[in-house]
Amino acid sequence: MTVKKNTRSLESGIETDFRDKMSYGSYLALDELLSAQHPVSVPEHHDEMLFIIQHQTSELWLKLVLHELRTVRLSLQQDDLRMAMKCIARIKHIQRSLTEQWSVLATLTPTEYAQFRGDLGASSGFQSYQYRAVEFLLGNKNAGMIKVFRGDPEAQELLSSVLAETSIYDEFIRLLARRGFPVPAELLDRDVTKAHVFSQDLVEIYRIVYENTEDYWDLYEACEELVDLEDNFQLWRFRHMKTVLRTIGMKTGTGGSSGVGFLQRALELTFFPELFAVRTEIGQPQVDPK
Ligand code: HEM
Ligand SMILES: N[C@@H](CC(=O)c1ccccc1NC=O)C(=O)O
Repeated sequence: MTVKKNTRSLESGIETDFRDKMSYGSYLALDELLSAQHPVSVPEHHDEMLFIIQHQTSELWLKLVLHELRTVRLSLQQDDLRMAMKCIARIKHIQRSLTEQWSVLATLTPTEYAQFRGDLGASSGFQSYQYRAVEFLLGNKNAGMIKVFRGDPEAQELLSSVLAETSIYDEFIRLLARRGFPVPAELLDRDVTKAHVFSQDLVEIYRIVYENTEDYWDLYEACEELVDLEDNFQLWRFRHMKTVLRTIGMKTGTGGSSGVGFLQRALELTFFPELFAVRTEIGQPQVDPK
């Protein structure tokens, strides 16, 4: 019967009256969410909706990444590596989704974008406070980045507090110290408002972990998860830079930067440098620093 009509009938139990009950739309605040797309081009350019939704979905996912990263940090503080790894696994899936999403925006041709780019004024992803908060939480602190939020006290407050708090890398390093590894004091009581800088002592600690995996399996696994996080973050940056190149070429950015060159330099930033450096040393004889 159903096949013939190609129609599915409503079952008698299906809820239809939501006057006194929570519904899908009310729970998810869909009225608000779906009325938050405001193209500025006049007449409205067909592709501006794509541009807005691509950014809004990215910001929603970044909100979840921040939420998960905060729990990663707390779990590390509590020596709960299993919970930290569970959250990192979720973050990694979100990162893949965010990176894959560039292919949707890549359908925007340079001709189409040029038709409404002028309407975007000085606005730019450079002003994404959630993106900056993620960078800070991962350990790439840069107080100067807060300057662009001069006119947005709430964003400034969020970023100033994340800047003053420990990053997930600070917490991982502290956990290593609690596990008995010889973490130098200057790493444990460093100024957490500054970016983490490379430490050869940490490389030596990772070398012990990576060369004795049976003894340190949970730490070994955690190290590899952090490497995945950084790797995924860099893949997003790379796709952004390549999408920008194909869309605006070598034009300067609306946010005032040189454009592609500026984004390329972001690829040189690193969150967990020692976890990459240790790879050069694994299986090599130890060099006496004296
Ligand atoms: C056609 C699409 C896009 C173009 C042409 C573009 C272009 C640019 C450029 C030129 C910059 C450098 C800052 C400036 O001077 O404006 C920038 C930064 C940035 N954009 Fe985009 N972008 C695009 C899409 C996106 C999307 C979808 C996101 C997702 C949220 C995004 C997030 C960012 C972020 C976070 C930065 C700061 C990066 C950093 O500090 O290294 N962009 N973008
Ligand atoms: N910076 C971009 C403009 C841009 O992409 C953008 C503009 C407003 C809101 C978000 C944006 N996305 C990323 O930078 C450009 O120079 O064309």
